[in-house]
Amino acid sequence: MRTPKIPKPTIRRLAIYYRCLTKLKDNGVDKTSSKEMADLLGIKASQVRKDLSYFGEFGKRGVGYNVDKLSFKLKEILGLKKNWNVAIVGAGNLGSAIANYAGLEKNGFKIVSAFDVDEKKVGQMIVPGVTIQKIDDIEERIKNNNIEIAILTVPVNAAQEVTDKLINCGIKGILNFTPTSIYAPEDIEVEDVDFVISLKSLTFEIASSKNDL
Ligand SMILES: NC(=O)c1ccc[n+]([C@@H]2O[C@H](COP(=O)([O-])OP(=O)(O)OC[C@H]3O[C@@H](n4cnc5c(N)ncnc54)[C@H](O)[C@@H]3O)[C@@H](O)[C@H]2O)c1
Repeated sequence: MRTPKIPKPTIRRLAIYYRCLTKLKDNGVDKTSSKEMADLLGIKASQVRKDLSYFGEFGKRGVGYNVDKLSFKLKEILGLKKNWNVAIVGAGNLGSAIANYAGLEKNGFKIVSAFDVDEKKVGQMIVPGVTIQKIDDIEERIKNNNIEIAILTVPVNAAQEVTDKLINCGIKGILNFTPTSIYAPEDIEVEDVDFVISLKSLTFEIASSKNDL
């Protein structure tokens, strides 16, 4: 259940705060402050306080935050108290690379299925224990394996057609890596990831600092 007025950049930063707190915890730190977290992340302490304030009071003025408690709270807010079953749709270069990223399982995201249209790929293992399935079987498999998240890594021209299939399967969220906007009903969450957009943001920063735009 998400409070609608929370801005997307805040939600992204919450995930970054959670990662930062996990690191502090691993280093045996049990108290922190918005200033310490902000310094570690290269942002302003007021930003940390503002982002956290959407969810109530966490720390005490002058005392700071209990790392364990804040981390637990953020875990809850971010929906990470459970593990998520994830499907890769489009088991090509990117889909396979993502499926094999060890950080997914560490963070509670389990790749349980993969789908492709290419008969040569069907039947091969994408990760140990997960065989690539025919895209035609997607509906049955998504429903039977309690898969709530799909990672979309098909060619751009197949993006919407495959999205429509996912909508019919009752998927709850789509992480869209295709370089296009996909359309889904409001009750299905869509997140776009595109490193070329990030590169363009980087080149903007480089160009504007050089040319003083
Ligand atoms: N977001 C990013 O930062 C980023 C980075 C690299 C690539 N991409 C995009 O990711 C997508 C995949 O790139 P790639 O390099 O892995 O391509 P790829 O060709 O290696 O993989 C695409 C896979 O999708 C399969 N496929 C095609 N149509 C399908 C369908 N209807 N249903 C199911 N599977 C289908 C293909 O058989 C293939 O295995 C592309 O859209 C690409 O533009 C995004």
